[in-house]
Amino acid sequence: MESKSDLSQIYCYGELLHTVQMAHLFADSKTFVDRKLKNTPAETIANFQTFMAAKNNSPTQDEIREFVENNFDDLGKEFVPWEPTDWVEHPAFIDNINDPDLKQWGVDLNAIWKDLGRKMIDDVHANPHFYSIIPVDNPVIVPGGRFIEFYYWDSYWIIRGLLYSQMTHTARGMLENFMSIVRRFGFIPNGGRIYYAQRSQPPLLAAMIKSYVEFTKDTQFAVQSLEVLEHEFEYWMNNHTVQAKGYNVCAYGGISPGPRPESYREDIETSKAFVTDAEKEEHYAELKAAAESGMDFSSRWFINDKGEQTGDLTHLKTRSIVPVELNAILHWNAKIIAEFYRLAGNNSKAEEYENKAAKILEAIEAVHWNEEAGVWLDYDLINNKSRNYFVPTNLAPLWTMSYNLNDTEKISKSVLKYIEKLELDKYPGGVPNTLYRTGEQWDFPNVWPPMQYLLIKGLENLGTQESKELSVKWGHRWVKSNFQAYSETRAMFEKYDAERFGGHGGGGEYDVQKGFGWSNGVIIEFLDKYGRNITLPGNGGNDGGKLKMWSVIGITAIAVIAVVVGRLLI
Ligand SMILES: OC[C@H]1O[C@H](O[C@H]2O[C@H](CO)[C@@H](O)[C@H](O)[C@H]2O)[C@H](O)[C@@H](O)[C@@H]1O
Repeated sequence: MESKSDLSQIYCYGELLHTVQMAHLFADSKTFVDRKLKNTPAETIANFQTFMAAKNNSPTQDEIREFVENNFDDLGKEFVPWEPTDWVEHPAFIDNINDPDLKQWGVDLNAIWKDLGRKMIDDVHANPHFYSIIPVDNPVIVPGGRFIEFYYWDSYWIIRGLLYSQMTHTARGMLENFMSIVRRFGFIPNGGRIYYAQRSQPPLLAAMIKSYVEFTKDTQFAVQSLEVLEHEFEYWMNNHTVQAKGYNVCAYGGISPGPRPESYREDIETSKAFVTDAEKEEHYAELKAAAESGMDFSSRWFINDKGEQTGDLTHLKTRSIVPVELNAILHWNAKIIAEFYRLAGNNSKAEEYENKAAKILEAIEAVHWNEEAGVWLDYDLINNKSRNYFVPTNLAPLWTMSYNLNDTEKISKSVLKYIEKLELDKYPGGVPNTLYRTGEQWDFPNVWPPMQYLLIKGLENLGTQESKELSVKWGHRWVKSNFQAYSETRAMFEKYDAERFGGHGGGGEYDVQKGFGWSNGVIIEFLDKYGRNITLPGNGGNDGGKLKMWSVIGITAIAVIAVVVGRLLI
C-alpha cells in the first residue's frame, strides 16, 4: 500500500519536485503539480533516482522534460465532463431583472455553472495515490482558468451563487465534501490538492452552511454540521492564536517547510534575497501565510524596517500581522455555532459558544478598533501598533456584524467619514484592495469581487440611511462595471480594475483568470437584489460611467449623420 508521504515526496517537497520546478518547463508552475502519475509514487521516485544517476545528477532541461513526459500524464485526467443535475435554465433570480441586456447576462452567467462543474473519475477514489487531487465524493464548482479544483474561501461566494440559481443539490454536495475533508484533515485546505494541505484559507464553512440553511430551511443539516464546525473552530483557535495587547487573537500562518509547491521556482527566486537557510525558511512561511489569507500577495502583509507597508515580497511579515477579517470571521463562526446549538436544543453548548463569541468581540474592539482612524485596523505585532492602511477588510466587522449594535450610529458616522477621507468612492471600477501600487495582484488598482461584496454587504448590514445608500450605489456600480467588461470580452474575470469602468485586473505571478466562480456568484446575488432597479443607459437608464459616454457618442454620431444626410438631400 502506498503511503501519503510517498505522494508528498513528489507533489509537496523533495528532489524530484525541486529538479522539475527549477527546470522551468511550464509557463505556470502549477501545471506540473497538477499532473497525474503514470506509475505508483514509489516507482516514480525510483525512476527519478535512476534518471538522476544516469545523468550524473545534472540533467539538461530537455532531459527533465522527457522524464516528466514519461512519468506524468496530461493535465485534467482526474475529471470527467459533468453537467450539474440540478441546473435549471431559468432560475427565479432572472425574473427579478428588468433590463433586457442584464437579463440576458443573468441567463449567460447561470449557464457558466455548467462549464465550471467538475466530477472526479472513479479511478481517483480507487487509486488516489496517482493524483495530487484530494478525492471528494460530490462534484464541485471550481473558480475556472488555472484553478481546476475547489478553493476554500471562493466556495462561499460560489455556493451563494448556486443557491440563488436554485442549485441546492450541488451546493449541498460541496458542503458535504468540506465536512468530509474536515473529518479527514482536521481543517479545510487552501484548495483541493495535497500540495495545499498544509494551510487553509479564511474559514467560511460555517457561513456557507448558514447560507444553505437560510435558503433551504433545512435546520437538521445545521444540527448535523455542528461536530465538524466545532472541530474547525477549535483547529483555528489551537493553531493560529497569538497575543496582542494581552488578548488572544488569530493570525494566518502555514505549518510546512519549503517553498509553495505550486509556485516553487517563484518562491526560490524571492528567497535569494536571504542568506541563511533559516531566513529562507522564514520567508517561505510568510509566503504561505499570505496564501492562507487568500490575499497573495499584497503590501497589506509588508512590514519594512520603519514598520511601514512599503516594500516588496521580501518584506512579508504576514504571521506578525493580526488581520481584522480573520477575527471577525471567527466571531461569526462562534455565533453561528451557538445559533445551531440552540436549534439542536443544546442550550449549555449554545451558551459556551455565545461566551466564546463575546470574548472574540472584546478582543476585536480592543485590538482592531481604532478610534482615531474611525475604523478597524490590522495590528502589527512587531512594532506593537495599528496599521493605518486601507484594505476593504478594515470594514469586515460590518459584514460579520462583529460590533456592539448599540454603537451603530457612531460607527456609521465614523466609517462613512473614513470612506470620504480616503476618497474610496472615486474609483469608476470599484474600491481597490489597497491604495498602494506594487504590481502584486492584491494591491492597487485591482478590485476583487469578494471584497466588493464584503463592503457592499457590510454597509447594508450597518443599516443607517447613509450606509444603505452607499451600499446600493456601490452595488449598482459593481453590476454595471462587470457587465461592461462582459459585453466587451464575453468573459467574467477573477479580479477587476478600480481605475477603469469595465476593466479587468492584472499583476501578480500568473495571468488574470477567466471563469470565474466568485465573480459570477457575487453578480448573480446582486442581480437578484438590484435587478429590478438597474436600467442600462442604452435601455433608458440615466447613469453608468463609460456606458453613458458611449450612449452620448452614439446619439451625437446619429445626429451628425442626420444633419449631413439632411444637407445632402437639400
Ligand atoms: O498559485 C498562486 C496562488 O493561487 C491561488 O490564489 C489565488 O486564487 C485563489 C482561487 O481563486 C484565491 O482563493 C486566492 O485568493 C488568490 O490569491 C491559491 O489560493 C494560492 O494558495 C496560490 O499560492
